[in-house]
Amino acid sequence: MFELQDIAKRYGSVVALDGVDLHIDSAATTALIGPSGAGKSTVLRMLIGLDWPDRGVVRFDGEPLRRERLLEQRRRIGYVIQEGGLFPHLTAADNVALVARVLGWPAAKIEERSRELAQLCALPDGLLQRYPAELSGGQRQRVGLVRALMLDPPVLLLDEPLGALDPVIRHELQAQMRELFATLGKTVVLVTHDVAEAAWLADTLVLLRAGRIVQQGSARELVESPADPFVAQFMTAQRSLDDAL
Ligand SMILES: Nc1ncnc2c1ncn2[C@@H]1O[C@H](COP(=O)(O)OP(=O)(O)OP(=O)(O)O)[C@@H](O)[C@H]1O
Repeated sequence: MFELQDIAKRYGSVVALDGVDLHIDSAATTALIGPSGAGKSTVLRMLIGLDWPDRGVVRFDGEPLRRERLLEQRRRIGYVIQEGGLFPHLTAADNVALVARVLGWPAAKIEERSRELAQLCALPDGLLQRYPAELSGGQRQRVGLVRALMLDPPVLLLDEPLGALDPVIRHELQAQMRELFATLGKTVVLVTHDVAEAAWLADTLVLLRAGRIVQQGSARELVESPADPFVAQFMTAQRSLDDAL
């Protein structure tokens, strides 16, 4: 679905990406993991043309991303940032409906699709009438997901979709998301800091460090055959409750 070829990106003197080659399969979930500042969000932003590489090519569905075709290409991609990235002055329902209205969908169709997706994302009835400030972080996150799914894009890009949520909600949403991804058969690319979450949600993990891909493979491959000591350390760096007991 996406092909990144020799991508390099600098911000001033900071090298964000340094020769990234990446192939992202369709109808599968890929998680970008790595330390802070490794370039994960930069990769995600490049997939949707929110950032452009200094060098290299990003291909989406076989076609290079092009500024002049970006709007059309973006309609096929749902993008969710942390906490949903909702407009605070619009109700959740209006946030969800925004793009469909711009595209001239009839109100009845918008309402029906919103209801169907809210159900799919386990958002209780009535919540869509609230403003983002009246929702919990987990609910905002799900509204963001509903909004991203509205046009039924084949691709979903999720930047830290479950960051900053309490562990119970996070656990619940991880389960819901995994089921959702499996049901919908979409190409999903997500960024997370949580290795266990990446392993739970994704078929393929891509581990970045200092703007380069260190290893790509299943969680099992990264744990059992780490490409170097950094991979081994990163994959096992998180404490489990067992360590403390
Ligand atoms: N707009 C920007 N201006 C300047 N530097 C930037 C900008 N965006 C990213 N960077 C820098 O590029 C590098 C990669 O950033 P990026 O956000 O992709 O990392 P990340 O792996 O997603 O980090 P985190 O896990 O902390 O979110 C970092 O050093 C960051 O400070």
